[in-house]
Amino acid sequence: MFEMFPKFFTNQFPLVTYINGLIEDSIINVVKTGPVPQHIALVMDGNRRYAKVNGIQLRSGHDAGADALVDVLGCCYRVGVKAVTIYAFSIENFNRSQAEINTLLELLKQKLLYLSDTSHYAERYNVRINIVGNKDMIPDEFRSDLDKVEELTRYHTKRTLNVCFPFTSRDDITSSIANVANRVLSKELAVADINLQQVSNSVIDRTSPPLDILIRTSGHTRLSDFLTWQLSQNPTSTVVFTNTLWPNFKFWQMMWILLTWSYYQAINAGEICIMTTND
Ligand SMILES: CC(C)=CCC/C(C)=C/CC/C(C)=C/COP(=O)(O)OP(=O)(O)O
Repeated sequence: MFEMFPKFFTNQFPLVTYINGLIEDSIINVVKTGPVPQHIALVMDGNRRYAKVNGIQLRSGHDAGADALVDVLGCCYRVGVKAVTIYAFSIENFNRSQAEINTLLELLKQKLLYLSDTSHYAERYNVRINIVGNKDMIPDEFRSDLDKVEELTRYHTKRTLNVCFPFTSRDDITSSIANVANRVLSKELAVADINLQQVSNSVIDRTSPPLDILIRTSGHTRLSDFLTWQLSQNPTSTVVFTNTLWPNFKFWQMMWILLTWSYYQAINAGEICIMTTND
């Protein structure tokens, strides 16, 4: 569903690519006429199942997932989303086999270097890439490349990509509390002054707009310890669970969610809302 022209046609015939581009531009212009979310979070689930269903290597499933991410980021930034936060690597992912961890980390590094390259996303969309999470857990051999990604994009101010790696919300909230405790120890803050705002100021992506939509693909209807603080902070956040496996999640799936969200804003503002979509 939702594939206007199969990849075969868009790869083979330039005219089909051109028409596809025109249709996409028109849909984007339609979406822009309604309210547009300012901040979207993605739990990109289903890469391994995609590999299994399509009879390909696990690594190719993750590759397809990374390609889908590049497409989806383009959609978000084109409609005017200011910040995208992705669950790139959960602390729990360190429990996978060493071979899979290496595959994931290498892919993450390569894709982030690609995105931060000035000739690609960084310049086109003016995106600043922030690596957020428990940086102490990042293996040494990846640190310099990830620092480079942040350095290359630090002067971009229009849009943000927060890459949560390695991350869980409980870990994020725990470090935030430790941060507040250290400020109390150094007498910068009195115990009586500790409040929600002080903790909020230390959790990740505090500079991004409030979280509007969290999307989880592949049919699992749980949050898996992702952005629980941020979801509670915005009473109108929408959580979307879709059955589509992440590598199949592309332009049309994203546009459908954005249009539905626009409609929900009109009828349902004022409470956290859960939406589900099928393939
Ligand atoms: C640039 C950049 C940040 C690239 C990201 C690449 C990417 C898509 C990472 C997500 C990895 C991941 C653990 C996906 C979950 O699917 P799964 O492996 O748990 O699959 P399953 O749900 O079918 O088991």
